[in-house]
Amino acid sequence: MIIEPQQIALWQPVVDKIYERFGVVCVLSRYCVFQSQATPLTELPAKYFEDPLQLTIHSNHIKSYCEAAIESQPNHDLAELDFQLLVMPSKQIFGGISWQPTLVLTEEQRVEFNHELTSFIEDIKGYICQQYNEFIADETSARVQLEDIDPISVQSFIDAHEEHVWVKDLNGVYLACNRSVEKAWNMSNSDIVGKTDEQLFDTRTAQMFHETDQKAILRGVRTSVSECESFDAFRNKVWLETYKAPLRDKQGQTIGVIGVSRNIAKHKEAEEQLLLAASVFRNAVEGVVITDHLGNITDTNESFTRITGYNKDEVLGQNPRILRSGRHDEQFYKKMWNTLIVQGKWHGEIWNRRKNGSIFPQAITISAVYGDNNEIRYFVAVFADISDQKQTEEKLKNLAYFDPLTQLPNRMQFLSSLEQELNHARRNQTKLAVIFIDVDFFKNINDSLGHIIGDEIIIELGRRFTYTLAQDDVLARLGGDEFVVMLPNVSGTDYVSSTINRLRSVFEKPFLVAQSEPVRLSASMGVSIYPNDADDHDSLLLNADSAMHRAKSDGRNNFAFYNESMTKASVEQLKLQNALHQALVEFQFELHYQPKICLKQTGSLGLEALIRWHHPQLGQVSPADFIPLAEEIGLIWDIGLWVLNEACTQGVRWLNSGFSFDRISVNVASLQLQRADFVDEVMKVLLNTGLPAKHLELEITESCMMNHPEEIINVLKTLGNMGIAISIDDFGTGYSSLNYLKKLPIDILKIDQSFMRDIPDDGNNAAIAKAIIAMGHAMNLKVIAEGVETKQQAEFLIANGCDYAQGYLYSKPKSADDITHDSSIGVRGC
Ligand SMILES: Nc1nc2c(ncn2[C@@H]2O[C@@H]3COP(=O)(O)O[C@H]4[C@@H](O)[C@H](n5cnc6c(=O)[nH]c(N)nc65)O[C@@H]4COP(=O)(O)O[C@H]3[C@H]2O)c(=O)[nH]1
Repeated sequence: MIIEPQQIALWQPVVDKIYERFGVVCVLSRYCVFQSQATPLTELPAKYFEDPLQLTIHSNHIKSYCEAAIESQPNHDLAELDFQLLVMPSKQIFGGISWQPTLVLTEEQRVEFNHELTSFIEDIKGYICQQYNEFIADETSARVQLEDIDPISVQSFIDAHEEHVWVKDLNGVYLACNRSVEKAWNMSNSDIVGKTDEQLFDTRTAQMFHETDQKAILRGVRTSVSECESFDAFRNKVWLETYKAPLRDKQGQTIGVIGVSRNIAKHKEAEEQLLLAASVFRNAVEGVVITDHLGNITDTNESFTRITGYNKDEVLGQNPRILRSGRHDEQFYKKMWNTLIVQGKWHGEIWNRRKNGSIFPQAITISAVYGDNNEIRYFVAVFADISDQKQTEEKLKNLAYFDPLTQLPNRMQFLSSLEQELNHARRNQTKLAVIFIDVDFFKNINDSLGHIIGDEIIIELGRRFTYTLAQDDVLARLGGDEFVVMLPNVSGTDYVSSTINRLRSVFEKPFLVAQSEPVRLSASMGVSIYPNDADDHDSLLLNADSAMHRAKSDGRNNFAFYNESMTKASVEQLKLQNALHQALVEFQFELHYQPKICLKQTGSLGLEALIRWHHPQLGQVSPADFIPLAEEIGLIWDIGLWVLNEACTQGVRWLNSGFSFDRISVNVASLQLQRADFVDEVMKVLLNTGLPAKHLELEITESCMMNHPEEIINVLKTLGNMGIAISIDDFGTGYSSLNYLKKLPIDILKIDQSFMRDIPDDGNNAAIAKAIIAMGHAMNLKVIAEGVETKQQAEFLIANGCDYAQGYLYSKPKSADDITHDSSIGVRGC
């Protein structure tokens, strides 16, 4: 049975009845699928459009079934298939039982629907035939009855309708119209009836009306002729939809045309909403997937394709399960579905797999869409690809827990790992070691070679440490040149020592850096052990740090195991630090002076100013203890200035009192020299005190040259040009670069007192001292030896041509008063 388009209007009541009885939607598939999808669908009553999405989806299904059928059976009679395909049952008819139409290829190679549907269709077929017959019979009897109806009753019948209703004969003369028409056209019934459109309207309108009358008459069926926006009597905007149908006499001859216009504003509004929704769906940046209540995909948007890589056609009818990444277990999905069914909504993050196999995270909201009977009809999932967001989160996490330079764990991450391992150690009563590593003099690398090279070395160091450690050991960078290692589950100190040896061995090979000589480094390491030295992570780290400082003060390139006295030492250090700040304010410092003796003639060359600190409680504190601390805490600049000022003031005092001396030497710390205003400050002091520059000598240590040597050379040159003498203190103990030495405007080399020890018995020291004297002279410098305590040492120095000496043999450092009154100190230049 094939329904022709002309018969659609005729069939309308039949379709309606089928809908009422079976709750099915009859779609004239032959036309909607193979000819024009739109035409037959718009012919259906409005109720079929209540859920147009469903209708569309169904029509898609039909299309794919038909295509499948055609493909599998090219010679199959499509007309036969036609009917089967145009029946789309709604769920209710199966009492909510889920029903999935499937095509079955029978033994006779026929394409059929599954049994359930086939019998259902047979059922409908029978019913439709019966309805059709009844309809034809009803229609015939209705026509007969209509003839008997009083025309006045027909008028009141049409007047009862809000729609505009009018009737014209074949000549276009109005036979009747209802009140709505009168109102809308603002004319009375008598003005209209008996007139033609030409008499009532302008020519263009009349012509248009006439044309549409003809269209309906020619087609012989009810025909939609226009949809237009207009205004009602109250100037409200309305949408009018006009249908025209031929008017037939008893013999079935067309004798005129009936017109009906109705306000479809609501329908338009819905259509508008629908268009809007469709546009949102199409253009959403988020991927959208719609599934039926069974979870079969019925639609997707373009973003879905962009994000997942799947085209719509590839996924239609599939379950979204195809996107699963395997990252979530069944429990996860179970929970998700439970929430979805119970609450109607689920929101969360899911890792899914794209078509190309890559896995990506998505933030997704799935909502259930309910039908009139509160049953779930669809699921709509809206999701966004949050790969970028996840990456940023990961980066932030990385920044929070990992050192960006070496990619090693940072302090935070280390402490958390340490905490975990400590818990483990507590439970299992095992031991754990923390090794604190600090690279010796690393600041000098940064200062002299720059931070980029410094960073390269740190990265390389991290790499080297990593290679030496076992898999379970944890290496972290705490910052700067500080690293820390945790050794979980250590059996004893032997294991720790062997690890330390391995860690130290990484320094055996020099670090090769661009555009510079290979750099040799060493490190100081400190160890603390759980449970012996501390039982919480902070204390373990602190104690390993204290041990490292001990290793450092023991001469660097060393390691030390923590002991309790170290904690005491750090406490002392802290006390000292606080006291040092007070010392300057409370004038607790004093200068002592030690004469420098001329070995070639009798007399003194000058005096070295040495700071003394007498603290009211701590007593006398050695400069060897507090000067390095002052350097560390940044007080050295203020202290240094105080010393310079004091020494120059005393020098002027002596000169004014007739106490002559060649030069007063003042120790200058490396950090002082690095200050840009150092030269200015020295000039200021000389100006303020009035000491002639030729009476001042500045003692700098070799290590000063390690940082920015070129700049230091310039500073020293300026000072030298002012007439100030420069001497190199502790010569031979540090960074001896002859290359720089020869460029320096220095006057004197000072042999470090460590080389004076046991001279002349100590062959090595004697050889070094001799070499320094010879080298100094070769460079046209004077040489002074410090720490001379014995006559033998003095004789050795004289025998080897040393110029000056300083030491207890001649005089201990003394107060200015004592120096002034010590007649043994015959001060004169030599
Ligand atoms: N065993 C022995 N020692 C001798 C002998 N002759 C002198 N000394 C000591 O050796 C140190 C020489 O000073 P330094 O090498 O510049 O070493 C100095 C210097 O580096 C630093 N220092 C002292 N005063 C100042 C200062 O005003 N500024 C700066 N920046 N550093 C200072 O503190 C260090 C220690 O100073 P002091 O304790 O005064 O120690 C002085 C001095 O008292 C001797 O025959 N035998």
